[in-house]
Amino acid sequence: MTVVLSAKDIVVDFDGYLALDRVSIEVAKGESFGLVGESGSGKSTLLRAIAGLNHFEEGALMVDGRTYSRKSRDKSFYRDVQMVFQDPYGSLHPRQTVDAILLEPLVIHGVDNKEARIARALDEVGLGTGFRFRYSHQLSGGQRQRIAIARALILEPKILLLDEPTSALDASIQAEILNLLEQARKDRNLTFVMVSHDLGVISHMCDRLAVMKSGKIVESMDVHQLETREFSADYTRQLMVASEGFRRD
Ligand SMILES: Nc1ncnc2c1ncn2[C@@H]1O[C@H](COP(=O)(O)OP(=O)(O)OP(=O)(O)O)[C@@H](O)[C@H]1O
Repeated sequence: MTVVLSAKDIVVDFDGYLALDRVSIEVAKGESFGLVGESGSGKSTLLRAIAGLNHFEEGALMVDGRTYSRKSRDKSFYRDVQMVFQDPYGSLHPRQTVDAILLEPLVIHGVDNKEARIARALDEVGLGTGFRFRYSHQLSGGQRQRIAIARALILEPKILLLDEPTSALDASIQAEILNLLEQARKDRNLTFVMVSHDLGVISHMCDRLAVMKSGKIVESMDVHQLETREFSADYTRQLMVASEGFRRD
């Protein structure tokens, strides 16, 4: 497999609290990798450490052949790695138009063909250019999350870090957003790292997953093993029972 993202022995310490204790993952190009675990187990901290939103004390991060340490990131990193957050209300400025939201990353990275890129991004997320001059406070939660995804895709990244991207949305909208993400991954050969507390979502979206507990990975498996319940840790079994979205046969 061609590894596009490797996080090795990552340690994150918040003032003496060990939030990540030597966590390692390797993700192949084009793969969708899931992170599951109880609340507080460190899933978001791992995504944020990869994204450069958290420092990490120890460990090595490799993205598409480049090595990054602690919080050092170059401009190409911020183009190649994009994050979509859980809360589409908090992640978009309410007084900005959709146009301004999508223009900002293009200006920061000095990208040309701005008009065409904005139009393409809006089409890709199923909204169209009619939404271009609306304010984000005029949009529904699902529409906002589509804009957040368009903003992430507009720089043509290689990796999307998805932190519970649908858990703040109505069940009917969740499936639409997941399908949209899946289509974008196929069309662009994107790589996903996705956090979800819903094992049904992970099973639908991911190829492999890691199970986290207390800042450590306790089990890694492919999605087939999840579906056939071939896991070794009792903790994974408990998570499965607790996950409302997981279909039992
Ligand atoms: N900035 C911070 N300062 C101090 N502690 C933090 C900080 N961010 C996270 N933590 C702590 O680190 C631990 C891991 O948090 P994290 O948000 O990664 O968990 P999670 O698995 O994503 O949980 P959830 O599913 O509830 O989002 C928690 O105990 C949390 O309180």
